[in-house]
Amino acid sequence: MAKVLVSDTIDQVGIDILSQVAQVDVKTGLPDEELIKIIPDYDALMLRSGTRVTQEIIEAGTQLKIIGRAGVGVDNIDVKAATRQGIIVVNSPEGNTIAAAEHALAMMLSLSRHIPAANESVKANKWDRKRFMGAEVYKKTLGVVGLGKIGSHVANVAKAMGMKLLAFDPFISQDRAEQLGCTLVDLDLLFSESDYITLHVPKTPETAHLINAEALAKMKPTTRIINCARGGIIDENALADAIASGQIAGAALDVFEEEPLGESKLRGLENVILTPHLGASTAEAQVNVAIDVAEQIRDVLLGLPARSAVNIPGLTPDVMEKLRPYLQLAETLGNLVGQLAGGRIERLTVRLQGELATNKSQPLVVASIKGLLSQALRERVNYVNAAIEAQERGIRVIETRDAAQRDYSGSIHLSAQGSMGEHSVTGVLLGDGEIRITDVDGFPINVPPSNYMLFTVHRDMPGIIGKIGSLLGGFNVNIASMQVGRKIVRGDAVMALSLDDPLPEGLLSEITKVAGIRDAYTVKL
Ligand SMILES: NC(=O)c1ccc[n+]([C@@H]2O[C@H](COP(=O)([O-])OP(=O)(O)OC[C@H]3O[C@@H](n4cnc5c(N)ncnc54)[C@H](O)[C@@H]3O)[C@@H](O)[C@H]2O)c1
Ligand SMILES: O=C(O)[C@H](O)COP(=O)(O)O
Repeated sequence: MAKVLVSDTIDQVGIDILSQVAQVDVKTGLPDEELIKIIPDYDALMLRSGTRVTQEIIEAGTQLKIIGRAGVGVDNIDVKAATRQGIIVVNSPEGNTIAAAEHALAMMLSLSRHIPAANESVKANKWDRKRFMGAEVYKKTLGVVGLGKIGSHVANVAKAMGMKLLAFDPFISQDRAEQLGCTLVDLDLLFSESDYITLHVPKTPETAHLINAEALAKMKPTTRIINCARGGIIDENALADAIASGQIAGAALDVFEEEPLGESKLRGLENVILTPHLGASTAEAQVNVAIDVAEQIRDVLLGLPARSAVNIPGLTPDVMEKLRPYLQLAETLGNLVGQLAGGRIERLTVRLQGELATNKSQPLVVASIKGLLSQALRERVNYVNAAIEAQERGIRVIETRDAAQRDYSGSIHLSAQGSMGEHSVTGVLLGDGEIRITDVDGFPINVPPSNYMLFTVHRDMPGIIGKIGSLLGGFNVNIASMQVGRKIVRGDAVMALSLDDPLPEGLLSEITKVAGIRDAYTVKL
């Protein structure tokens, strides 16, 4: 039975789903050394933001097939290391959207009305009404940085509260922003005009310290900043200085450069609200993310695709369902052309023809690479790491798309250039889903792939086919089917044979000695 390690607290509903297919061990708060020691036993790891999944942990996880993040951010997982090792990383892109947006809105209102400080004061037996004079958000300007799922919900609610909305998001269209009632502006304008600034971007090299001393200097003394996105988007020291000096009015932070928050000047400031990364901590969100991620882990352990894999671009279950037969075709052709080319491959050209010539067919390119590398890497290569493995081996992958339909509605043509020359293959699917190889090195044929195959390039002349048949018969190799493809009579031709048995050692060199045979290749598919 598969084994799943759950290394952060997740809702029981997730454990119940995983238990349908695996032994589930919940071990939270493990130090790195302990995790490295036990991870080799596990097929899957499920976590939240509490576990840092380093390259070392991933490399120790020799059985790992999937890492599931019960939440959005995967910045605590070394996704690159997981990808290289062929481990699928999944998350729950929407499960905690509302929870995080509501936390940001709660922070904005709490800041405006001094709710945490007023609460503390009353509990300390005081009745100080003057000290807690607040500000309304109605008719104030809210600057939303990052108009994705969470930013959009915040914008919607803020609009209903009568706020004016500015937004900065270089990847969002004007139309989408307008739909949300936001005016798209540049960052400088958002900084200088906003009364409230709320951050909803991922932490990337571009967003690291997006709010720094320079940015803070552009803001109004009444500006309040809310960060429920990621620590490190704000330079915390610069923020504390700006609040202490009255350059801006305050801040509410749920996330920090270092978590748990260590020594910080922010703790001593009255106009600062701090929460311990609670954005996703609602009962509803935790049920959502636990179900979302546990189901994906269960599916992957059962050999099914994951719906939100962050490191298999484009291969959603919908796409998978539609492309499934073609994925098999691409993989078979990749495997075939890799074996024909032999040696070190330098370049793979993938041409998607007819109905396959769409952007949605990108996974077919990955499947072709997977097939190409399968002889060298066997089960180590998968949809996750195929592209990165090709890149690291110096294989240049060229994709071309040609919407013109030839004899079939869609076909895949691969050509591999390597240290031993260039070879090409084309394949199609028949109406019943059967794969046909329709071209080898430019010679038209029509053969189904089979476990053991022999291809020859020879002169089209009488007697050759008989000689090959006798040679194979002499070694007790049974021929299941045979086809010859030629461009002109008595020119060069290609022969493709499907064999019931593998070619015995030495027979290939015997075949190449037959007069008229230019080249011969054995292939195992
Ligand atoms: N505090 C919490 O507990 C909590 C909970 C959930 C999510 N989050 C965090 O909230 C953030 C947003 O999550 P989401 O689900 O809305 O993600 P999302 O992917 O839907 O939205 C992110 C948006 O940021 C934009 N963006 C990317 N780079 C940008 C840049 N350089 N400048 C401006 N915009 C940029 C993207 O175009 C996108 O629209 C993430 O960092 C996520 O990890 C935190
Ligand atoms: O990215 C996320 O989903 C949030 O940061 C939530 O983190 P958590 O699962 O540790 O609460």
